[in-house]
Amino acid sequence: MTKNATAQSLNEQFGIPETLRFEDPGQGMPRAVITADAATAVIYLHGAHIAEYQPTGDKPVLFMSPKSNIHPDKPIRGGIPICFPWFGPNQHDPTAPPHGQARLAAWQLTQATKLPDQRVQLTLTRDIAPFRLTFTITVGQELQMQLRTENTTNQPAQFEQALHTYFTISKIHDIEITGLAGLSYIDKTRNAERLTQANPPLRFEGETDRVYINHPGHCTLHDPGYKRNIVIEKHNANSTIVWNPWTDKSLKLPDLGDDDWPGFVCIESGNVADNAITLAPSEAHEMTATLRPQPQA
Ligand SMILES: O=P(O)(O)OC[C@H]1O[C@@H](O)[C@H](O)[C@@H](O)[C@@H]1O
Repeated sequence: MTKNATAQSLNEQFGIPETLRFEDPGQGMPRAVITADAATAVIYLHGAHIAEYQPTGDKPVLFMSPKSNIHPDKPIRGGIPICFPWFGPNQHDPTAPPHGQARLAAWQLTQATKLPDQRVQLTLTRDIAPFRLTFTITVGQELQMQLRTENTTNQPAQFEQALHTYFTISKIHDIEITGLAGLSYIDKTRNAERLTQANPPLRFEGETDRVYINHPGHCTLHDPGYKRNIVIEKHNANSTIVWNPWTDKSLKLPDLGDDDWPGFVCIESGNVADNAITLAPSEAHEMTATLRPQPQA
């Protein structure tokens, strides 16, 4: 598959009747439209970006900004951008794109399968020197993601990574997140001050931009308005990032509506800051994250 795959060539090579088709909403940015028994999903090859995921009979899980750019040179605002090989601004080059090149790159689809249990699985790859990335997405009652990173050189190489998941929520003031109590975090709204979260659960009263480090465990988003919990289970991911821009920051983001911020929260699984990964020559690392929506009891 070439980098310039079209919706037509993708349909010819990977289409699965009534289950997987490809379309191009414009700008030469083909996307996969998945209709599995248990869920639907939309995935752009640009950035290997999951834009939509909705279990059958449930509300959408992901927020997508109606003002998002859909352009080969721009990141998509919403869904699940992949941050790689750095997180946030580049430490050495302020002109480098924030959150790295992976979300700006054209990925290649290498495999699309309907599994015996009816889930649908796509695999996308992309080289971002010195790394080879392989992203495997499995769409069913849960959304499973695995990001494999291989060091293709004969030198050690370091990276950061995050699956920057935008969850759609009923209202930011009403949700809470459990699973983060007692953890250290870097507060990016306070000059990267290091603090400890004392009181479980996390609730939101203003701009929130926290990098929880040394958190190999899971966390849960509780949304009473949507009567839904979403368990975020991860492996080989020692950081959790929580972000909501609130009012003033939203005004500075042209690809986000001024009034969209109460309707989403980002809970990101990754390895950033103290948890950056160094790979030996030819070594590989696999991070997985699973989003598991559940009705509230
Ligand atoms: O606007 P971007 O580059 O998509 O980043 C959005 C946010 O992403 C979060 O992950 C960061 O912690 C925030 O600092 C950042 O503002």
